[in-house]
Amino acid sequence: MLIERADVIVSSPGRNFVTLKITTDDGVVGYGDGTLNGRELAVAGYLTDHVAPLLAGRDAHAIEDTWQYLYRGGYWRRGPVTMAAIAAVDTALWDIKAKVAGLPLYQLLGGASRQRCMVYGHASGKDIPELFDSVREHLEEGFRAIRIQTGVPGLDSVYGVASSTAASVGEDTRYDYEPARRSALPTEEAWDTRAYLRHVPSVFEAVRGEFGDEIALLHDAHHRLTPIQAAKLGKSLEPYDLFWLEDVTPAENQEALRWVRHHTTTPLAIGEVFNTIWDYQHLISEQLIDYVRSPITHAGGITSVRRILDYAALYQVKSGMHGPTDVSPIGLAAAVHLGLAVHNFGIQEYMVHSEQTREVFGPTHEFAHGGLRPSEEPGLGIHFDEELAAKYPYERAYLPVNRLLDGTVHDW
Ligand SMILES: O=C(O)[C@@H](O)[C@@H](O)[C@H](O)[C@H](O)CO
Repeated sequence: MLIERADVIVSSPGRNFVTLKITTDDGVVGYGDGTLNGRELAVAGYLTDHVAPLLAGRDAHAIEDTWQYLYRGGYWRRGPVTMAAIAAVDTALWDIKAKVAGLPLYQLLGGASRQRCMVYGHASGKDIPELFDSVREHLEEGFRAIRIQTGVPGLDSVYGVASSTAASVGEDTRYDYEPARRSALPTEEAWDTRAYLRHVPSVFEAVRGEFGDEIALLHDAHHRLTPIQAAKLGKSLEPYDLFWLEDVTPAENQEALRWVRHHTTTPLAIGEVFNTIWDYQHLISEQLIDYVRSPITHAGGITSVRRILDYAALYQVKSGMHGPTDVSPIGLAAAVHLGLAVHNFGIQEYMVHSEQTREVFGPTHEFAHGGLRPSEEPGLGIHFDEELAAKYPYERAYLPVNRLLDGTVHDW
């Protein structure tokens, strides 16, 4: 079975997505996600101009060989654009292989290791009453693990707080945060680390006081702290028993996590901006983290994320794949199949996509009892509606830029 063609579809049903459609010579179609928030057209161009011409005529079943061909064969390695493009190809080929086998993808990855993949949703609020409301809403929907993000007194707009942005995508995602704004230039936000560090522990104290100890709580510091600030935050949150504290320091300096680790027993998660196993090599072998965050969409696809997770399993490090709405329902479906199969699954991030997005992608995975489970249909379980997708052309959008109160550009 040979690959006949590969087509790139950029569409914006609620937000921008990059989808790769691979068609084989006997008419089997597979889909992959290559969405890179705010830099979508770079991946689309990489795929259209440099990858699609290489795929025609290749054996559609030779997934590992195609992965190595695109990774090693390109000479210029790694990086989010390259690895998102490889991910799109890899995911589409797995979709095809599973469809040909007549099996849901997770069966090809070893079969189910659990009944469903526990997910966490995003609760947020500019203040405590609004946050409680959001947590309650998530509990009513059946979430058992919830990420907590709040406004900080004195700051107008804070990462992760839905009400602080005009970019949210619909009533059904009232508390879900979509940071990319459709605009010609990025918006700018102001940040004050000391105000944040003073405020966050009191928020977790309030949430535990109101909702008790059972619910799993998570928090994302979004790469904004120095090692010593991160260590302080981890220590101050210990009484509230977090499931994880995410992205405490900028991801480039991995040594920073050694300092954080030595000061706190709060579990650490990192990696949504990593894209290869090499980014995790020392963090995992030296047991400096507890969860790996790479999504299939940004880290080279199912083939390479599986490799990262198998390596992580040697050190009791678990999966915690990135799953905001900028990972398309294809990327999410792939994550749920892989998460169901691997032994060291930890948790899956789950932001509910907008109605428009769901109509275009037609995902079939099911949310119940606080977790996601793929459908039993062959492949990924995606019904992509190309005609509908064509009605939503790309719209320029950027993630925000962050500045300290004195105007210095800071990590966002
Ligand atoms: O944990 C997360 O989901 C995030 O950090 C994302 O919301 C991230 O900000 C976006 O994916 C950026 O596109």
